[in-house]
Amino acid sequence: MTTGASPAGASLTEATLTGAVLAGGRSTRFGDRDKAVAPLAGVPMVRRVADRLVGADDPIPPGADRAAGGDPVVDELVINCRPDQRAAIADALSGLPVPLRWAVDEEPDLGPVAGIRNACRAAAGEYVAVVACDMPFVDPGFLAGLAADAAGREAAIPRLDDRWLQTTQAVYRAEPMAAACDRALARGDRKVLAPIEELDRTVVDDAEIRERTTERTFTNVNTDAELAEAETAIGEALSGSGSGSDDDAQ
Ligand SMILES: Nc1nc2c(ncn2[C@@H]2O[C@H](COP(=O)(O)OP(=O)(O)OP(=O)(O)O)[C@@H](O)[C@H]2O)c(=O)[nH]1
Repeated sequence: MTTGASPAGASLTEATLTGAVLAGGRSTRFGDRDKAVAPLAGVPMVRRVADRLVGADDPIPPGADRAAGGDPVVDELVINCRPDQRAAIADALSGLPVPLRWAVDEEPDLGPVAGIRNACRAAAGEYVAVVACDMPFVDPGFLAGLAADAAGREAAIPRLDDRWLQTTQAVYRAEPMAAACDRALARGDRKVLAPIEELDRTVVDDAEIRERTTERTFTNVNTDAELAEAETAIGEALSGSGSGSDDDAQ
């Protein structure tokens, strides 16, 4: 494992970065709906994630953890999902300003390791910025920083509270990560930490995360109650009735 600045001479341009949205889970805590396409304040969750990656305009006002609509941080998007999800997700993502590729799980329910592997295999970019479909407040500027950290290495992974590696909001070098996922799955190991252990990686620690963004970027929506909380936060941000702090939803 390595930490700190990118190795001398290494650089990562936007042209080499694929955005990958993971949506192949079963959303069991969400009831009988697929959270990927569940509307959050009127916008399907997967669309909110995609819009942030591609710099699309967003009616929600910008804040400390949110870049306004602007340059895409990725050149293309890969969507990982099961075959039965594809039509609804494609509908939710129509009209995106970057090319869309599909990484459809041939074998569903193998867990996020398989989803990340399939997304890495489908990616045109050398590096892949992986984001779960249920992280609607992902900060694109933070992802761009992770991509810079990953340059010349095989992964850049944030660790919030110095405990939790945020493996579903991280940047991986596509080829070695896919190969490491293959090996983990062949061993029957479905934990995302398993392939990561094999990579030359940098970990972005809690203090660094908080200098760059807020923990809002990692908020994920697993339940109806969490959806309601996210809707409330968005409503407050839109009406200007939030606290105005970095923790406002954007
Ligand atoms: N391809 C694929 N992705 C998965 C699988 N399980 C989870 N994921 C993805 O991994 C990310 C984190 O998973 P969870 O938050 O647990 O989502 P989930 O499994 O849909 O939700 P629960 O069933 O409520 O745990 C999400 O982006 C999921 O879509 C899987 O079996 N295959």
